[in-house]
Amino acid sequence: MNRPLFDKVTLIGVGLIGSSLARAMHRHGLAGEIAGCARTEESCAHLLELELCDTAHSDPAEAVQDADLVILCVPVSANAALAEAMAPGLKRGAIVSDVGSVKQSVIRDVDPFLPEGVHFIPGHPIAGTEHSGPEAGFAELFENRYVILTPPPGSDEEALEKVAQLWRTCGSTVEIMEPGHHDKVLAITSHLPHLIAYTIVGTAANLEESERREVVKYSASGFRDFTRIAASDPIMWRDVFLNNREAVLEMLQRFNEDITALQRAIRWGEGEMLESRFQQTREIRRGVVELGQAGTFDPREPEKVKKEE
Ligand SMILES: NC(=O)c1ccc[n+]([C@@H]2O[C@H](COP(=O)([O-])OP(=O)(O)OC[C@H]3O[C@@H](n4cnc5c(N)ncnc54)[C@H](O)[C@@H]3O)[C@@H](O)[C@H]2O)c1
Ligand SMILES: O=C(O)C(=O)C[C@]1(C(=O)O)C=C[C@@H](O)C=C1
Repeated sequence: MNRPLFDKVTLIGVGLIGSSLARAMHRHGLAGEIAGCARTEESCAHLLELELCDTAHSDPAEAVQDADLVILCVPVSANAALAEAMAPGLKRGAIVSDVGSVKQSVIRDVDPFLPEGVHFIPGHPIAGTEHSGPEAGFAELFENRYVILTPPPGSDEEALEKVAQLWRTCGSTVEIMEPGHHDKVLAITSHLPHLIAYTIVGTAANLEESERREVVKYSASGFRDFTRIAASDPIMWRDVFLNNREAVLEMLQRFNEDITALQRAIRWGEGEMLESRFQQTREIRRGVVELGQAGTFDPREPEKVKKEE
Protein backbone atom coordinates (compact mmCIF):
# COMPACT_ATOMS: atom_id res chain seq x y z
CA MET A 1 0.00 0.00 0.00
CA ASN A 2 1.25 3.51 -0.91
CA ARG A 3 2.31 5.90 1.84
CA PRO A 4 -0.38 8.51 2.60
CA LEU A 5 0.18 12.01 1.19
CA PHE A 6 0.33 13.39 4.77
CA ASP A 7 1.36 11.49 7.90
CA LYS A 8 -0.87 13.65 10.10
CA VAL A 9 -3.66 16.07 9.17
CA THR A 10 -5.49 18.25 11.71
CA LEU A 11 -8.95 19.61 10.98
CA ILE A 12 -9.83 22.67 13.04
CA GLY A 13 -13.65 22.58 13.05
CA VAL A 14 -15.31 19.39 11.85
CA GLY A 15 -18.70 20.43 10.46
CA LEU A 16 -20.08 19.96 6.94
CA ILE A 17 -16.82 20.73 5.12
CA GLY A 18 -14.37 19.38 7.74
CA SER A 19 -16.25 16.09 8.12
CA SER A 20 -16.58 15.70 4.34
CA LEU A 21 -12.81 16.14 4.09
CA ALA A 22 -12.26 13.61 6.87
CA ARG A 23 -14.50 11.11 5.06
CA ALA A 24 -12.81 11.75 1.69
CA MET A 25 -9.33 11.48 3.24
CA HIS A 26 -10.29 8.14 4.83
CA ARG A 27 -11.71 6.86 1.57
CA HIS A 28 -8.63 7.80 -0.47
CA GLY A 29 -6.00 6.98 2.18
CA LEU A 30 -4.68 10.54 2.18
CA ALA A 31 -3.71 10.83 5.86
CA GLY A 32 -1.86 8.45 8.18
CA GLU A 33 -3.67 10.03 11.11
CA ILE A 34 -6.48 12.62 11.40
CA ALA A 35 -6.83 14.87 14.45
CA GLY A 36 -9.96 16.95 14.99
CA CYS A 37 -10.38 20.14 16.99
CA ALA A 38 -13.77 21.10 18.45
CA ARG A 39 -14.79 23.62 21.08
CA THR A 40 -16.12 21.31 23.81
CA GLU A 41 -15.22 17.91 25.24
CA GLU A 42 -18.71 16.75 24.29
CA SER A 43 -18.16 17.68 20.61
CA CYS A 44 -14.74 15.95 20.72
CA ALA A 45 -16.37 12.75 22.00
CA HIS A 46 -18.95 13.01 19.21
CA LEU A 47 -16.25 13.22 16.52
CA LEU A 48 -14.65 10.04 17.87
CA GLU A 49 -18.05 8.31 18.03
CA LEU A 50 -18.62 9.18 14.36
CA GLU A 51 -15.12 7.79 13.63
CA LEU A 52 -14.21 10.96 11.75
CA CYS A 53 -10.89 11.42 13.56
CA ASP A 54 -8.29 9.31 15.34
CA THR A 55 -7.90 11.88 18.11
CA ALA A 56 -10.03 14.88 19.13
CA HIS A 57 -8.90 17.94 21.08
CA SER A 58 -10.46 21.08 22.47
CA ASP A 59 -7.06 22.82 22.69
CA PRO A 60 -5.99 24.02 19.19
CA ALA A 61 -2.23 24.00 20.02
CA GLU A 62 -2.50 20.39 21.20
CA ALA A 63 -4.55 19.44 18.12
CA VAL A 64 -1.90 20.65 15.65
CA GLN A 65 1.05 19.00 17.40
CA ASP A 66 3.15 17.06 14.83
CA ALA A 67 0.63 17.81 12.05
CA ASP A 68 2.01 18.05 8.50
CA LEU A 69 -1.17 19.74 7.31
CA VAL A 70 -3.65 21.84 9.32
CA ILE A 71 -6.93 22.88 7.68
CA LEU A 72 -9.13 25.55 9.24
CA CYS A 73 -12.76 24.54 8.57
CA VAL A 74 -14.61 27.04 10.77
CA PRO A 75 -16.79 30.10 10.01
CA VAL A 76 -14.37 32.74 8.72
CA SER A 77 -14.66 35.14 11.70
CA ALA A 78 -13.28 32.37 13.96
CA ASN A 79 -10.00 32.08 12.02
CA ALA A 80 -7.97 34.80 13.74
CA ALA A 81 -8.45 33.57 17.32
CA LEU A 82 -7.84 29.97 16.27
CA ALA A 83 -4.68 30.86 14.34
CA GLU A 84 -3.35 32.64 17.41
CA ALA A 85 -4.28 29.74 19.70
CA MET A 86 -2.81 26.99 17.49
CA ALA A 87 0.41 28.83 16.50
CA PRO A 88 2.56 27.61 19.47
CA GLY A 89 1.80 23.98 18.55
CA LEU A 90 2.73 24.17 14.83
CA LYS A 91 5.88 22.35 13.78
CA ARG A 92 8.42 23.83 11.35
CA GLY A 93 7.56 22.84 7.77
CA ALA A 94 3.86 22.33 8.54
CA ILE A 95 1.34 23.52 5.95
CA VAL A 96 -1.67 25.57 7.09
CA SER A 97 -4.67 25.81 4.77
CA ASP A 98 -8.37 26.62 5.08
CA VAL A 99 -11.70 26.17 3.27
CA GLY A 100 -13.27 29.58 3.94
CA SER A 101 -15.65 31.21 1.47
CA VAL A 102 -13.74 34.53 1.63
CA LYS A 103 -10.00 34.68 0.91
CA GLN A 104 -8.64 38.17 1.59
CA SER A 105 -9.85 38.14 5.20
CA VAL A 106 -8.31 34.76 6.00
CA ILE A 107 -4.93 36.01 4.78
CA ARG A 108 -5.35 39.17 6.88
CA ASP A 109 -6.44 37.18 9.96
CA VAL A 110 -4.23 34.07 9.88
CA ASP A 111 -0.93 34.95 8.24
CA PRO A 112 0.32 37.31 11.01
CA PHE A 113 0.14 34.50 13.59
CA LEU A 114 2.01 31.82 11.63
CA PRO A 115 5.58 31.16 12.82
CA GLU A 116 8.62 31.22 10.46
CA GLY A 117 8.92 28.06 8.43
CA VAL A 118 5.17 27.32 8.32
CA HIS A 119 3.65 27.39 4.82
CA PHE A 120 0.26 29.03 4.25
CA ILE A 121 -1.87 27.89 1.28
CA PRO A 122 -5.44 29.25 1.59
CA GLY A 123 -8.17 27.36 -0.28
CA HIS A 124 -11.88 27.26 -1.03
CA PRO A 125 -13.84 24.26 -2.28
CA ILE A 126 -16.76 25.47 -4.40
CA ALA A 127 -18.93 22.73 -2.99
CA GLY A 128 -21.43 22.67 -0.19
CA THR A 129 -25.00 22.19 0.87
CA GLU A 130 -27.49 24.02 3.06
CA HIS A 131 -26.77 21.59 5.92
CA SER A 132 -24.17 21.95 8.62
CA GLY A 133 -22.45 19.94 11.34
CA PRO A 134 -20.41 16.71 11.34
CA GLU A 135 -23.35 14.43 10.41
CA ALA A 136 -24.06 16.46 7.26
CA GLY A 137 -20.77 15.69 5.49
CA PHE A 138 -20.19 13.06 2.80
CA ALA A 139 -17.06 11.78 1.07
CA GLU A 140 -18.26 12.63 -2.46
CA LEU A 141 -18.90 16.33 -1.75
CA PHE A 142 -15.81 17.54 -3.61
CA GLU A 143 -16.07 15.26 -6.63
CA ASN A 144 -16.37 17.14 -9.93
CA ARG A 145 -16.16 20.48 -8.13
CA TYR A 146 -13.64 23.28 -8.33
CA VAL A 147 -11.27 24.10 -5.49
CA ILE A 148 -9.68 27.56 -5.66
CA LEU A 149 -6.29 28.01 -4.02
CA THR A 150 -5.01 31.54 -3.33
CA PRO A 151 -1.33 31.13 -2.38
CA PRO A 152 0.44 34.36 -1.37
CA PRO A 153 3.26 35.45 -3.72
CA GLY A 154 6.44 33.44 -3.13
CA SER A 155 4.60 30.47 -1.57
CA ASP A 156 6.48 27.21 -1.24
CA GLU A 157 5.91 25.27 -4.49
CA GLU A 158 6.07 21.88 -2.83
CA ALA A 159 3.49 22.86 -0.20
CA LEU A 160 1.18 24.24 -2.90
CA GLU A 161 1.49 21.06 -4.95
CA LYS A 162 0.73 18.85 -1.92
CA VAL A 163 -2.44 20.78 -1.08
CA ALA A 164 -3.48 20.67 -4.75
CA GLN A 165 -2.79 16.92 -4.80
CA LEU A 166 -5.02 16.41 -1.74
CA TRP A 167 -7.96 18.09 -3.47
CA ARG A 168 -7.36 16.37 -6.81
CA THR A 169 -7.42 13.02 -5.06
CA CYS A 170 -10.78 14.02 -3.51
CA GLY A 171 -12.04 14.44 -7.10
CA SER A 172 -11.76 18.22 -7.51
CA THR A 173 -10.32 20.43 -10.21
CA VAL A 174 -7.82 22.87 -8.70
CA GLU A 175 -7.51 26.48 -9.89
CA ILE A 176 -5.10 29.13 -8.63
CA MET A 177 -6.45 32.66 -8.16
CA GLU A 178 -5.46 35.99 -6.67
CA PRO A 179 -7.45 36.42 -3.39
CA GLY A 180 -9.04 39.78 -4.28
CA HIS A 181 -10.22 38.38 -7.59
CA HIS A 182 -11.61 35.31 -5.84
CA ASP A 183 -13.63 37.50 -3.47
CA LYS A 184 -15.14 39.50 -6.36
CA VAL A 185 -16.03 36.45 -8.42
CA LEU A 186 -17.58 34.65 -5.45
CA ALA A 187 -19.45 37.82 -4.41
CA ILE A 188 -21.55 37.52 -7.58
CA THR A 189 -21.65 33.73 -8.05
CA SER A 190 -22.27 32.70 -4.45
CA HIS A 191 -22.60 35.48 -1.89
CA LEU A 192 -25.18 37.66 -3.69
CA PRO A 193 -27.37 34.65 -4.62
CA HIS A 194 -27.48 33.70 -0.94
CA LEU A 195 -28.37 37.27 0.04
CA ILE A 196 -31.17 37.30 -2.53
CA ALA A 197 -32.48 33.93 -1.29
CA TYR A 198 -32.43 35.09 2.35
CA THR A 199 -34.28 38.25 1.28
CA ILE A 200 -36.99 36.67 -0.85
CA VAL A 201 -37.80 34.00 1.71
CA GLY A 202 -37.85 36.68 4.41
CA THR A 203 -40.17 38.84 2.29
CA ALA A 204 -42.52 35.89 1.80
CA ALA A 205 -42.44 35.19 5.54
CA ASN A 206 -43.57 38.76 6.22
CA LEU A 207 -46.70 38.44 4.08
CA GLU A 208 -50.19 38.33 5.57
CA GLU A 209 -50.95 35.03 7.30
CA SER A 210 -53.24 33.67 4.54
CA GLU A 211 -50.77 34.53 1.75
CA ARG A 212 -47.93 33.01 3.76
CA ARG A 213 -49.82 29.70 4.03
CA GLU A 214 -50.13 29.66 0.25
CA VAL A 215 -46.42 30.32 -0.18
CA VAL A 216 -45.69 27.12 1.76
CA LYS A 217 -48.44 25.18 -0.05
CA TYR A 218 -47.34 26.10 -3.58
CA SER A 219 -43.60 26.20 -3.02
CA ALA A 220 -42.95 23.20 -5.29
CA SER A 221 -41.87 25.72 -7.93
CA GLY A 222 -38.98 28.23 -8.23
CA PHE A 223 -39.50 29.48 -4.69
CA ARG A 224 -38.54 26.06 -3.33
CA ASP A 225 -34.98 26.44 -4.70
CA PHE A 226 -34.69 29.75 -2.85
CA THR A 227 -35.85 28.14 0.41
CA ARG A 228 -33.07 25.54 0.13
CA ILE A 229 -30.41 28.23 -0.20
CA ALA A 230 -32.05 30.34 2.53
CA ALA A 231 -31.77 27.39 4.93
CA SER A 232 -27.95 27.69 4.82
CA ASP A 233 -26.02 28.13 8.06
CA PRO A 234 -26.73 31.58 9.61
CA ILE A 235 -23.34 31.93 11.32
CA MET A 236 -21.32 30.90 8.29
CA TRP A 237 -23.21 33.39 6.11
CA ARG A 238 -23.14 36.22 8.66
CA ASP A 239 -19.36 35.85 8.58
CA VAL A 240 -19.19 35.75 4.77
CA PHE A 241 -21.02 39.08 4.47
CA LEU A 242 -19.04 40.73 7.28
CA ASN A 243 -15.75 39.62 5.70
CA ASN A 244 -16.45 40.29 2.02
CA ARG A 245 -18.25 43.57 2.57
CA GLU A 246 -16.82 45.66 -0.26
CA ALA A 247 -17.15 43.12 -3.04
CA VAL A 248 -20.70 42.19 -1.98
CA LEU A 249 -21.76 45.84 -1.75
CA GLU A 250 -20.32 46.51 -5.21
CA MET A 251 -22.23 43.57 -6.74
CA LEU A 252 -25.37 44.55 -4.83
CA GLN A 253 -25.16 48.05 -6.31
CA ARG A 254 -25.03 46.59 -9.84
CA PHE A 255 -27.85 44.19 -9.01
CA ASN A 256 -30.03 47.03 -7.73
CA GLU A 257 -29.47 48.98 -10.95
CA ASP A 258 -30.40 45.95 -13.06
CA ILE A 259 -33.50 45.12 -11.06
CA THR A 260 -34.60 48.76 -11.28
CA ALA A 261 -34.27 48.54 -15.08
CA LEU A 262 -36.48 45.43 -15.09
CA GLN A 263 -38.95 47.16 -12.77
CA ARG A 264 -39.21 50.03 -15.26
CA ALA A 265 -39.67 47.62 -18.16
CA ILE A 266 -42.55 45.94 -16.34
CA ARG A 267 -44.11 49.28 -15.42
CA TRP A 268 -43.94 50.60 -19.00
CA GLY A 269 -44.88 47.30 -20.65
CA GLU A 270 -41.53 46.97 -22.45
CA GLY A 271 -41.94 43.33 -23.48
CA GLU A 272 -38.99 43.31 -25.87
CA MET A 273 -36.60 44.40 -23.17
CA LEU A 274 -37.86 41.69 -20.80
CA GLU A 275 -37.72 39.00 -23.48
CA SER A 276 -34.21 39.86 -24.62
CA ARG A 277 -32.91 39.87 -21.03
CA PHE A 278 -34.53 36.48 -20.31
CA GLN A 279 -33.17 35.08 -23.58
CA GLN A 280 -29.67 36.20 -22.59
CA THR A 281 -29.91 34.58 -19.14
CA ARG A 282 -31.29 31.36 -20.62
CA GLU A 283 -28.17 31.11 -22.78
CA ILE A 284 -25.98 31.67 -19.74
CA ARG A 285 -27.74 28.80 -17.97
CA ARG A 286 -27.12 26.52 -20.96
CA GLY A 287 -23.43 27.49 -20.91
CA VAL A 288 -23.21 26.64 -17.21
CA VAL A 289 -24.76 23.20 -17.80
CA GLU A 290 -22.44 22.51 -20.75
CA LEU A 291 -19.42 23.47 -18.63
CA GLY A 292 -21.00 21.00 -16.21
CA GLN A 293 -18.46 18.36 -15.26
CA ALA A 294 -16.66 20.61 -12.78
CA GLY A 295 -19.43 22.62 -11.24
CA THR A 296 -22.99 21.47 -11.66
CA PHE A 297 -22.86 17.74 -11.06
CA ASP A 298 -24.40 16.86 -7.73
CA PRO A 299 -23.57 13.34 -6.52
CA ARG A 300 -26.84 13.29 -4.60
CA GLU A 301 -28.78 13.95 -7.80
CA PRO A 302 -26.79 12.13 -10.49
CA GLU A 303 -29.64 12.35 -12.98
CA LYS A 304 -29.93 16.11 -12.81
CA VAL A 305 -27.15 17.12 -15.20
CA LYS A 306 -28.20 14.50 -17.74
CA LYS A 307 -31.82 15.68 -17.70
CA GLU A 308 -30.87 19.29 -18.25
CA GLU A 309 -28.53 18.63 -21.18
N1 LIG B 1 -21.34 25.14 3.73
C1 LIG B 1 -20.88 25.40 2.54
O1 LIG B 1 -21.62 25.33 1.56
C2 LIG B 1 -19.44 25.79 2.37
C3 LIG B 1 -18.83 25.57 1.15
C4 LIG B 1 -17.48 25.91 0.99
C5 LIG B 1 -16.77 26.49 2.04
N2 LIG B 1 -17.41 26.72 3.22
C6 LIG B 1 -16.64 27.33 4.31
O2 LIG B 1 -16.25 26.29 5.17
C7 LIG B 1 -16.15 26.74 6.52
C8 LIG B 1 -16.93 25.80 7.40
O3 LIG B 1 -18.27 25.76 6.97
P1 LIG B 1 -19.20 24.50 7.23
O4 LIG B 1 -20.26 24.55 6.20
O5 LIG B 1 -18.41 23.26 7.40
O6 LIG B 1 -19.84 24.93 8.62
P2 LIG B 1 -20.34 24.01 9.82
O7 LIG B 1 -21.14 24.90 10.72
O8 LIG B 1 -20.95 22.76 9.33
O9 LIG B 1 -18.99 23.63 10.53
C9 LIG B 1 -18.18 24.53 11.24
C10 LIG B 1 -17.65 23.82 12.46
O10 LIG B 1 -16.73 24.67 13.11
C11 LIG B 1 -16.93 24.56 14.51
N3 LIG B 1 -16.36 25.73 15.15
C12 LIG B 1 -16.79 26.99 15.15
N4 LIG B 1 -15.98 27.77 15.88
C13 LIG B 1 -14.99 26.94 16.33
C14 LIG B 1 -13.86 27.13 17.16
N5 LIG B 1 -13.56 28.33 17.66
N6 LIG B 1 -13.06 26.05 17.42
C15 LIG B 1 -13.33 24.84 16.92
N7 LIG B 1 -14.41 24.60 16.14
C16 LIG B 1 -15.22 25.64 15.88
C17 LIG B 1 -18.45 24.45 14.63
O11 LIG B 1 -18.82 23.89 15.88
C18 LIG B 1 -18.76 23.52 13.48
O12 LIG B 1 -18.67 22.16 13.84
C19 LIG B 1 -16.65 28.18 6.51
O13 LIG B 1 -15.56 29.05 6.55
C20 LIG B 1 -17.37 28.32 5.17
O14 LIG B 1 -17.28 29.63 4.68
C21 LIG B 1 -18.70 26.35 3.42
O1 LIG C 1 -24.89 24.30 -2.97
C1 LIG C 1 -24.93 25.00 -1.98
O2 LIG C 1 -25.70 24.80 -1.06
C2 LIG C 1 -24.01 26.12 -1.85
O3 LIG C 1 -24.45 27.15 -1.56
C3 LIG C 1 -22.56 25.92 -2.04
C4 LIG C 1 -21.71 27.16 -2.15
C5 LIG C 1 -22.16 27.98 -3.38
O4 LIG C 1 -22.59 29.11 -3.24
O5 LIG C 1 -22.04 27.43 -4.47
C6 LIG C 1 -21.82 27.96 -0.92
C7 LIG C 1 -20.76 28.55 -0.34
C8 LIG C 1 -19.43 28.18 -0.67
O6 LIG C 1 -18.43 28.92 -0.20
C9 LIG C 1 -19.27 27.33 -1.79
C10 LIG C 1 -20.33 26.74 -2.35
